[in-house]
Amino acid sequence: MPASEDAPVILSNEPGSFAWGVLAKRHPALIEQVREAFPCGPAQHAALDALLEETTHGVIQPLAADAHDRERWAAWGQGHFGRSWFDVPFLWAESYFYRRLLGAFGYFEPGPWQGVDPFGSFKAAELRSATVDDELAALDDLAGRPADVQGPTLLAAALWGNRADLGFRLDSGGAQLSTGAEADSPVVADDSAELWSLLPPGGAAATVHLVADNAGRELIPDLVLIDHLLHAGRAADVVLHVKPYPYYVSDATMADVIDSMRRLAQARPPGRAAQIGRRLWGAMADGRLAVRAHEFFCAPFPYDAMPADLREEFAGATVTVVKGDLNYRRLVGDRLWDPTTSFNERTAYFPGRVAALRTLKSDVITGLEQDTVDVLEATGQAWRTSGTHALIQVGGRAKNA
Ligand SMILES: O=P(O)(O)OC[C@H]1O[C@](O)(CO)[C@@H](O)[C@@H]1O
Repeated sequence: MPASEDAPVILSNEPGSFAWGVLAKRHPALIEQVREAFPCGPAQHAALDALLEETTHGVIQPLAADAHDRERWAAWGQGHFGRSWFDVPFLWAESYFYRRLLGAFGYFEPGPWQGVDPFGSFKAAELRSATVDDELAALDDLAGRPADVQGPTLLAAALWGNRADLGFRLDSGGAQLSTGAEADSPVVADDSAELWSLLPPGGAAATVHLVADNAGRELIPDLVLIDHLLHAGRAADVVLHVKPYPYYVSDATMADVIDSMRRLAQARPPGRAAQIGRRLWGAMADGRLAVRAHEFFCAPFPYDAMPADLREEFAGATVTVVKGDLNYRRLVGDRLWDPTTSFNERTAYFPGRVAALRTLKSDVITGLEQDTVDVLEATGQAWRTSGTHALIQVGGRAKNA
């Protein structure tokens, strides 16, 4: 695979490929799940039927003439309308699919379904689960441990939370980050020491931006990590970026931030989790924690196309932590890179330091050592896409300045 800008943009038109499977199988299944989760009316069913037919056998249609964002998507989709969904960039097709699914559901139209999250019931079930109770209770054990254990454990929890698998427990594999020395480590790149070095306790007033990914069992450890950074004096301010509308099934919106903060604050029995929830509540009140929902987070483009206002925001950060697989694809570009392609070079356009925390759930990967790639390939496993492996990589502009 080429390492240069010539690396092919990922399309979905190769049967059997990961991207093809998402469009051909995952999206139709998702349409059915939404139908089953809600008492949809005839107009919604008809719109969902039409979307299913269009995405599997038809060509890409523009938004309806009266859609509030028709112009924006007309510009974003130039050259794609009228083509098969499988023949346009995978990143674009997935993003537009979620916009269209919300449209078919009635999310944007004035009426009773306006603002109803089609993925809300999945998110709520996850947040209510007893597993979350157990994981929150595990925070009590962690509270008594030294700071040099707490920080790395909470970072690992935020990392593995991307697999929707909280890792607060000290006895879980997720509590450790490998040094990268073990051949069979599930952590394929670990720049966590560099990340911590950017945020010394009691150091100069650091501002951390965290670009969230999934709600529920990922957002909770993200919020706990944010609390740790503020409480341990590693950050003076944190800006949390979420999606302006439901996206990629479980991506966090402001409503999900509120639900997760309540879940923490109302944890029973009221131990460490509740304390963290109350502290975050306070941090929101005094402005040390702010939430933003820029429209670009639902745009179908890599981050090198970010608008000037977002660029300016990230330029002011000590470090921007970017969570999850989709954000990684957008950060380095959704291309079939050679895995040894330099992560630093791929992120040199970023307006400040950036740290990616991600479990691997798509074909995109950069910044690996050749030895690591050889070991991973020799396993014969789907290490790029199965979510069993993870990475922490630090790059961005200042690194190369
Ligand atoms: O929630 P995450 O970590 O961004 O993962 C989303 C990933 O799921 C998929 O939508 C389908 O697997 C990928 O295309 C995408 O990168």
